Amino acid sequence: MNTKPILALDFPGDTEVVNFLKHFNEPLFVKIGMELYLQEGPDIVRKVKDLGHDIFLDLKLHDIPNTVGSAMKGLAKLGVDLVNVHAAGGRPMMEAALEGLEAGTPAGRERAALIAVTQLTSTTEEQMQAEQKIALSLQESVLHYASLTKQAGLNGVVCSVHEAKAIAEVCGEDFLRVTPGIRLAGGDAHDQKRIATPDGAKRDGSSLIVVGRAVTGAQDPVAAYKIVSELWEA
Ligand SMILES: O=C(O)c1cc(=O)[nH]c(=O)n1[C@@H]1O[C@H](COP(=O)(O)O)[C@@H](O)[C@H]1O
Repeated sequence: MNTKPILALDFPGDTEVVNFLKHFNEPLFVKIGMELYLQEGPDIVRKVKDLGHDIFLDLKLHDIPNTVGSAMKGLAKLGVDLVNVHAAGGRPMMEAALEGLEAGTPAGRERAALIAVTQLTSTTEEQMQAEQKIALSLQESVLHYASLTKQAGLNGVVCSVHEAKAIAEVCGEDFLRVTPGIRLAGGDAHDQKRIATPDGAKRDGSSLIVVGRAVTGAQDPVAAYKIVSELWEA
């Protein structure tokens, strides 16, 4: 799989996306999340794909197994490279997602990698324990969800850099650790709680990093992307 930093296209519509992408003259690995997808629908996926970029479609599906399986079957036809669900939806839901994705992938095309969100990078241990009533440490909860995800046959998880190494030890190096919450040193954390730098992510066992506002909110996004890439690939 492409290992470039995954650039989160968290924009309100396709005009902003096209304006943003035209500054980059190389194929990128980009993420289309719910903000953009819920406005533009599947057309935005086709449009970005036609520009030659790899796509992580981040819709974080979380519903009953039948609904998620059927939704994945439809999404498989879009030809994206990476998709996700919430591990909290449970093992039967994750298995249904995988079955749907396999059933919907057109013959001769590689199926998208499927990963599950463990604990969002905007969640702290205190919040998890108080609101979700999970009586574990955050690291234990993430590791539990990672193991469940592996048992369901998925390709990996979304987690923070802080848990990536432990997941690799438990689930194996080939099990993907996709880590958002990436910031350049001294950058604003915004709503993220478990953050790390691109070089920290590399050192601490991420397989792929997801970067949004550190690049999209920069004065010079192309220069910021270059810095992130160099730190990640060093
Ligand atoms: O699944 C995700 O991509 C995701 C999971 C998670 O735990 N935390 C998280 O921030 N994300 C996404 O990663 C991106 C991070 O954006 P920035 O905080 O702007 O870098 C956003 O598009 C989030 O939706």
